[in-house]
Amino acid sequence: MLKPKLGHINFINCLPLDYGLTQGGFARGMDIYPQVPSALNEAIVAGQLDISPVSSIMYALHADQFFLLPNVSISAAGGLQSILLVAKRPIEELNGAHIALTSKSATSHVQLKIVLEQAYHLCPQYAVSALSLAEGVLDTADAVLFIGDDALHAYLNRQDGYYYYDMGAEWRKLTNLSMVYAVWVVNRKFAQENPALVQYAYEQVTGAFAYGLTHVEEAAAARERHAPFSARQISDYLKLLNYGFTPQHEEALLTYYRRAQTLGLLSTVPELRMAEVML
Ligand SMILES: C=C(O[C@@H]1C=C(C(=O)O)C=C[C@H]1O)C(=O)O
Repeated sequence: MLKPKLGHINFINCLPLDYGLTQGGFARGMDIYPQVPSALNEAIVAGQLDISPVSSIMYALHADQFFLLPNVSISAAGGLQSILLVAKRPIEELNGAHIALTSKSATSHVQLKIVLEQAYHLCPQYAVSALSLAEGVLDTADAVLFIGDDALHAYLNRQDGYYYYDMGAEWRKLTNLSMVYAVWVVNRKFAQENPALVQYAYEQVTGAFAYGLTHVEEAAAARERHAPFSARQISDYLKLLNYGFTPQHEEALLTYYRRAQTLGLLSTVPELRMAEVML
């Protein structure tokens, strides 16, 4: 039987889903491909995956190729610790600065550009970089944007002499809205040819989330053994995220797209077209 090829973000932000897939048994009947977001973005655009979480900006850039999976996202109402700008000087002094952007992301690159231009009226120079703090990214850049576990690690181990800016908190200050970082997309061709498999994958993903979110403490305790974070740090972090996709999330996402368009980072604001599944 054909199995849906499902992308999976291998960051702690997806621990509830991960726990549901692995411990709750919801991975059954699917082939799962764990990767960093930018790799998933590329893989589903290339048709190598059928369904995947992607950077939310990717849906807007390729809306004619995808449907959105209803009811799931990775979002935060404000500060979240894992979308983090680390700077050698205060943010107000970053005009013309060299800013390194993590190569694992896409959404946060645009979010940062919006915040720096619209809240701080700055015009820095950006370059994508795969380097970490330990590898000396700040030897050549004035600031660096991290996401996911790298950001969480930098946030939980803040060092004197650097300035730290939680971009979720900055976004909230600017827009008074939540931010939708990732959405789940379905390749349109796959959806048209395999509606029953889309329905199945939707039920497995939402079932896995529901299972994981009722077992967060166990999931955090299990992950503690393989991560440079304590169970408490993990569960405190996960409380800052939410995984729904309500009309409020849709409005926040469209606002993000409109602001990206204003900056010339997006040519059109797409309609949010959902995959047809029974909820
Ligand atoms: C909250 C996060 O959400 C994410 C941010 C993404 C991006 O910036 O492109 C993509 C997927 C998610 O992992 C995070 O990674 O910290």
